[in-house]
Amino acid sequence: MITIRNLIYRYNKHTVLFDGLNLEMQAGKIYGLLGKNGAGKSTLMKTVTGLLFPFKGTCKVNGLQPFKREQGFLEQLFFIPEECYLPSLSINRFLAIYAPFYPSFSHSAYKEYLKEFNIPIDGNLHQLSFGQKKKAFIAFGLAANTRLLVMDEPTNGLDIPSKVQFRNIMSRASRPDKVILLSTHQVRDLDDLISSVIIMDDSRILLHEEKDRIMEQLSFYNKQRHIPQDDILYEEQTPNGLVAMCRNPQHTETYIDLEILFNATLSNPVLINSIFNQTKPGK
Ligand SMILES: Nc1ncnc2c1ncn2[C@@H]1O[C@H](COP(=O)(O)OP(=O)(O)OP(=O)(O)O)[C@@H](O)[C@H]1O
Repeated sequence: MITIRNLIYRYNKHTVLFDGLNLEMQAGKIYGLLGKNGAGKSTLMKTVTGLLFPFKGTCKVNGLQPFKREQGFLEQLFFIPEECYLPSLSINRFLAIYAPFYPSFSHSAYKEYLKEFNIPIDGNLHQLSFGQKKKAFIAFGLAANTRLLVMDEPTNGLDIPSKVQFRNIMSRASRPDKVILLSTHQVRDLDDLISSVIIMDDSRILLHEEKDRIMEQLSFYNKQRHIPQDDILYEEQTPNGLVAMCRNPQHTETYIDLEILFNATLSNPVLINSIFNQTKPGK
């Protein structure tokens, strides 16, 4: 549904940011985009949402080129940036003005999400705190029912109960014809939600794998247990002790530690990719 081919993007003549980026995302999935500061996540999200123009190469969403900003594209896109600046309107007025732009907008779902986030429907947007504004906008974005939903750091600014509410709401947001792309530094906030992991560094995609395949090929253990040295791909001292990421020849199901996977991939992307390439279907 999203196809990026040989994408070249540069902010200025001297710095090429994406130098032939390729990426595919399919409907029905929730993609978690992980990367350090400056890795290129926001630039990728802005390209996919049509806020930046590719210098060369193509980016297509459902066959349309985002930068053309055609109606058929815009009415199926909702982008929630990290910081939401909302107009000084009542929630009802905001709804009356902006909901008609989205043909599949669900007023009942919007009310339900607001209720779940404890935001009064008869309130004013300018009277809400930063976190409440963000929740009101997330509720609107989900109720818009677009085929592409992009969220930049959605849990930033949310308190602990709101993060739980967010996860509950998001777990019902997936649809077979919808792509959800989330970027985050707070991997533990979103790790249960995402179905596919994209790790970026230095404007390149280092790893792009389904969580099911990660679970099949890798296992994560606290190193109190005995693990054959040859199976260990990466290990790291954490506050809870030494954690090891290992080959998983027996396909034992363990909890995926996304932080460890992220650090392991950044430290040796070739090795981590080789694990998946050796076992690609058809090999
Ligand atoms: N408007 C701009 N002009 C020039 N360079 C830019 C501009 N915006 C971003 N960059 C550069 O592009 C690179 C990627 O930035 P980007 O904002 O995409 O990273 P990010 O992964 O979203 O980072 P963060 O996690 O800090 O939000 C960085 O090196 C950044 O300095």
